[in-house]
Amino acid sequence: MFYPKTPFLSNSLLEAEILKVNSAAVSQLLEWLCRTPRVTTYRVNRLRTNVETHKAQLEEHLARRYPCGQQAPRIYGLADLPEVLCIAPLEAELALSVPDPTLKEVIVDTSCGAALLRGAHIYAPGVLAMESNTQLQECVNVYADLAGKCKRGMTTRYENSEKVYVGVGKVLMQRYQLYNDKDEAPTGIAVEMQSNVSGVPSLGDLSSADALLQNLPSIVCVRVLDPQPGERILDMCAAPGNKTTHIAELMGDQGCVVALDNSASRVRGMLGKLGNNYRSIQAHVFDSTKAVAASSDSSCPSAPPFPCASFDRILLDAPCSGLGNRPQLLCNIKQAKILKSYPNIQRRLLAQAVQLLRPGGILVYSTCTVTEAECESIVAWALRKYPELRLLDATPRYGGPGLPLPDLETAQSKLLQRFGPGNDLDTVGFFIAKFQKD
Ligand SMILES: C[S@@+](CC[C@H](N)C(=O)[O-])C[C@H]1O[C@@H](n2cnc3c(N)ncnc32)[C@H](O)[C@@H]1O
Repeated sequence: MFYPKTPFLSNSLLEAEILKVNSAAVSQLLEWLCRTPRVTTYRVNRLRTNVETHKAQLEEHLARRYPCGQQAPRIYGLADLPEVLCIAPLEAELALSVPDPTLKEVIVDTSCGAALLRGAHIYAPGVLAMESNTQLQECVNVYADLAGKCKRGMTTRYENSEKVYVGVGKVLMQRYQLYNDKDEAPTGIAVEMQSNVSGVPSLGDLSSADALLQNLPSIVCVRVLDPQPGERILDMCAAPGNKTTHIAELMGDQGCVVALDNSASRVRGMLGKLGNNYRSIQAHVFDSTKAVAASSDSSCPSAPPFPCASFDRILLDAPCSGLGNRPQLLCNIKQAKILKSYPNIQRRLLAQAVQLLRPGGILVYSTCTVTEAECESIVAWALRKYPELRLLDATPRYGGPGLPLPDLETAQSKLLQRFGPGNDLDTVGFFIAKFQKD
């Protein structure tokens, strides 16, 4: 079975940009990025429910999904992260990694294919092609179109040696429902996945107000920030708000969490999800590169821009190349200049964060990427430029240390937390640095 070994279709120019100093590690990293992290994690909102109750509800759901002696996946917690529930992968389903040649085929694009490998179902807009005469409830082989050559709505089988087999699904919508209505885009689940080759249980997204499907490093990141009740905290790049709500939950919803994002549509989406559930969160559409007020008026306004030293803790979960998202069957960044553009905005945001932090305050810088330039190099730059910053140990520790760089002492890179290949936990790629302002 064909499976990619790099998300860049061997675009060596881009591959060379990822790890310039630690270039010997790049091929292992690329192959790891293509593979699926096999554990599913939910963060329970302990303002609304307790973890044991939610675990019991999840177990009931799994017992319905895997009836009649089928082994339901195990649900377990993690030490130091009491809000987390993990769902283990299904070893038995790996046996299904060879497609049944008697089944018809459905084709999806590579980002949909990646979501399916992590347990999603296929929504109607995601079905690129379905062979004609496919019936409701029929089981189909699902493939991701790596070459990008499948024509939308094609009726015959899509023959291409680089299509990636993803798993088996059950058809819930037929071709006429998917492709015939030119005026209204179809909605809803079109193919319900039964199993996939990664072994991640195909459960769809079971997020609710009580628990959120969230990658483990994102949860660890807010634990590293360590928000306390009553504090004033800034989340500089907040939408869709997954870390913002975690901050508010750890503060017992007491204090103030200012959530900024420069995308109006993403802030609208975040406000919709927040509803009236969190008193402590105030969200604003705002460009955080301009978050420091020009005047030195010391009063603390409720809306940005803010005076210097206004916040006890700041999370800068920076816009980044997103290369840590796994599995990546095909990266959508095609040009080195795009990859190289991120450190500039990251440095500008960090410069604002340093000013907005009170002396003694805590700043966490994080990215969901794996490039040296957006991770360790930003830390080295910040330590050079702002002598008032010192690195603290980014604990609790679930990832490995940062990568070595010539301008970062070994003791400093050990304080960083990088989620990459070789860690005990198989997660998405992520990076966390924790600073204190002296
Ligand atoms: C990595 S995402 C944040 C994810 C979010 N922290 C979470 O966990 O749900 C980065 C966000 O930065 C926002 N962003 C990009 N440039 C920005 C800027 N200059 N000011 C504020 N937000 C910005 C993007 O709109 C995007 O929502």
